[in-house]
Amino acid sequence: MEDIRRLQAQFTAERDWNQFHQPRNLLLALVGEVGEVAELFQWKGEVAEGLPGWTPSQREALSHELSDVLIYLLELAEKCHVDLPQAALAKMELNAKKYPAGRVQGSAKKYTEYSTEDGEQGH
Ligand SMILES: Nc1ccn([C@H]2C[C@H](O)[C@@H](COP(=O)(O)OP(=O)(O)OP(=O)(O)O)O2)c(=O)n1
Repeated sequence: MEDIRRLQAQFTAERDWNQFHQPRNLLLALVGEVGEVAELFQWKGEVAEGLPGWTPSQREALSHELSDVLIYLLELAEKCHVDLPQAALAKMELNAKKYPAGRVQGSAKKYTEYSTEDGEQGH
């Protein structure tokens, strides 16, 4: 992630594109790329892990669009002064506390749906 962040900062600076890469523009670019990912899944119905039946060119297109999402996400975080690699690790620790494996085993309910009888710690 550090390499991607550094290389994208270099790419942007070399083109004098920081003038366009303000947080809101980056957010819009990110959402646009998420839309391009969605377009690849559009009308296909449920898709199993590993994308069986997808052609090599569809797989390549997906890898490109997912990369665009990641690149814009990292740059957006940087321009918002969020250290995303560090923040994501900290957030994963919070997630693990919010969803203790023993308590939520096999259930996809949101934490707000667990009742006090389930041992909710209050929200
Ligand atoms: N002003 C820009 C334009 C592009 N990029 C970089 C980041 C993305 O990784 C990629 C996005 O390029 P495009 O806008 O050309 O989008 P696509 O590559 O998805 O092309 P297309 O929309 O034709 O699928 O290029 C950027 O940083 N800043």
